[in-house]
Amino acid sequence: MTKIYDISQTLRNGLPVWPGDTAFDLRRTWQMGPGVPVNVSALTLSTHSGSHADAPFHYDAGGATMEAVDPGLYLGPALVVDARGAGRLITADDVLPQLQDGIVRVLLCTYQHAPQENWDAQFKALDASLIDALAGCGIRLIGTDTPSLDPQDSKTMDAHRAVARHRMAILEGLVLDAVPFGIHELIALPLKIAGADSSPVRAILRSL
Ligand SMILES: N[C@@H](CC(=O)c1ccccc1NC=O)C(=O)O
Ligand SMILES: [Zn+2]
Ligand SMILES: [Zn+2]
Repeated sequence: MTKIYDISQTLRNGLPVWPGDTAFDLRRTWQMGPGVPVNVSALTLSTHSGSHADAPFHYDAGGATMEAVDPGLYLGPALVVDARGAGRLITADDVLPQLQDGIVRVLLCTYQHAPQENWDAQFKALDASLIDALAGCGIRLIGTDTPSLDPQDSKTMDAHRAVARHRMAILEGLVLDAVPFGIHELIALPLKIAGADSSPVRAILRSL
């Protein structure tokens, strides 16, 4: 039996967002009732809400925006790695021993329980040399259960810049609590939004 793991945060009013960023707001614009046959809503949200894919344009002024990113990057076998024992900067030593041959997508689990009710400013980030090492091993997509690859106070975005150099793809804000470590099929397509620096995704892992 194939097992499906929903690794997405629930988008909802009150969702914790990056400090200072736009709050998530779903507002009913038509309410079903006499003479109104349907419910319809309007959404206001940051492109980096919940589980999302960063487009290169987020961290590279000349980078591609979301509609131009190859959707195939977000579909296919992915290795879920245990990074819970790492320090504030996850290094190659934490991850490389767990890599497996032929894998091009790696998802880092840094939390026992990813916080979904509150914002954790102390989340684990990735050392840029880890990105270089993963690229050297053929990795094309890096996912994490934290809000960013770089620390919240970073102004240099070293990990994102390393990703840009290697033309890799990024998923952030995943929920990997319930997923066994190992290889599963990833399905996490970003919306085809012209000009967007990022998009929310419905991220799923399916047992292989
Ligand atoms: N780099 C973060 C997001 C980020 O930096 C951010 C997201 C929303 C509003 C402001 C942000 N950064 C401001 O310096 C990310 O990778 O999603
Ligand atoms: Zn992001
Ligand atoms: Zn990012």
